[in-house]
Amino acid sequence: MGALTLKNVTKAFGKTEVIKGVDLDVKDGEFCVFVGPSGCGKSTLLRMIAGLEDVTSGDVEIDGERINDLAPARREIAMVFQSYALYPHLTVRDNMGLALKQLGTPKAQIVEAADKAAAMLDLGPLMERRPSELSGGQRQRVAIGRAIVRTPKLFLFDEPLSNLDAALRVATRIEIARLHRDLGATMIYVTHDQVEAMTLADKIVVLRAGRVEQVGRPMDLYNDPDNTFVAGFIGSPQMNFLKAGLLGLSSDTVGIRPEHLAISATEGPIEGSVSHLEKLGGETLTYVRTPDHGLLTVRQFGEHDHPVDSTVRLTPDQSRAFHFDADGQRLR
Ligand SMILES: Nc1ncnc2c1ncn2[C@@H]1O[C@H](COP(=O)(O)OP(=O)(O)OP(=O)(O)O)[C@@H](O)[C@H]1O
Repeated sequence: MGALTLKNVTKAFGKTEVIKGVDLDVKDGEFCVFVGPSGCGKSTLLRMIAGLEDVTSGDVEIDGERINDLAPARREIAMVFQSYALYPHLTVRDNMGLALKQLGTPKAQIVEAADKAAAMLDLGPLMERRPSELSGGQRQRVAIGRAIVRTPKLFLFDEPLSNLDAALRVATRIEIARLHRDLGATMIYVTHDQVEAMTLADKIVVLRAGRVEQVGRPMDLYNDPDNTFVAGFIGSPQMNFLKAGLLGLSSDTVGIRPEHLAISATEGPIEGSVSHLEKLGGETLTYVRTPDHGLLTVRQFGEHDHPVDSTVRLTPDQSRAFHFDADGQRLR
């Protein structure tokens, strides 16, 4: 079991409150991702769950038990850091087994647990090496293996893929998703990468300046955002925000995703000029500068040519538009 509940949790550093009352329920076995811009409090919240930061007020509960005052080592939580945090003088095997050794677990049991985790992560051939003899991706797999060996109630990940190159990030992301399926464990994962959030999460928590903006399943946040912040944060490239009044609409702001903006040389209510074109192979992104709505992004499937500086016209798909009031709240 590993259900997590946060009840009106706050955190102040001196007089500065950086977590401003967070309520959250993470079910046993759920993969929950904290996303938000730099400085919104993702890591602080994770560190409070781990016990690495004190909670200023509110309750942190695991399986209904308040753990605010429980030492980190007694929380049955394993954390995987961006920086791996492996012991350089220990072999992979000893790094993975260390926590169990410190608990006085019999040696044969430690070997068995480490071998099992190594098999899950394809680390078998590397068990006798030291961290300096491993690539970054292999080191991160060892750090994940070390977490698995402890069979914790909660796995906490703090931007674990940030130090990896693009291809390895994708491979390790898929690995973590598979591990979650195989282990059925509760995982809390911090990232500022919304693609990681969309692909890994059962539940995404969007944070902004120490508050929760919205909690939901990835596609629910994508299809049904509560406000312009969530609408702009979830989805890449970002949603376009247009001035509703200039389109003859009564809301304040109209949100249109790049794939719901049609582009043509001659037809459409919005005029602009092509400022930049990105051909990504499978899709084309065209950035159009408009006098009324600023820079808008158009996404088209396949390869398209819109010469830079040429005049184009855009048509929003009204059936896919999101409407927001002057405070950025969604009008439904
Ligand atoms: N030890 C500390 N003392 C004072 N302020 C802190 C401390 N740790 C974090 N903060 C502040 O708390 C806020 C939240 O920081 P936190 O590291 O949780 O953000 P984050 O969302 O994880 O950001 P990033 O994505 O950049 O890692 C920031 O404004 C930060 O400056």
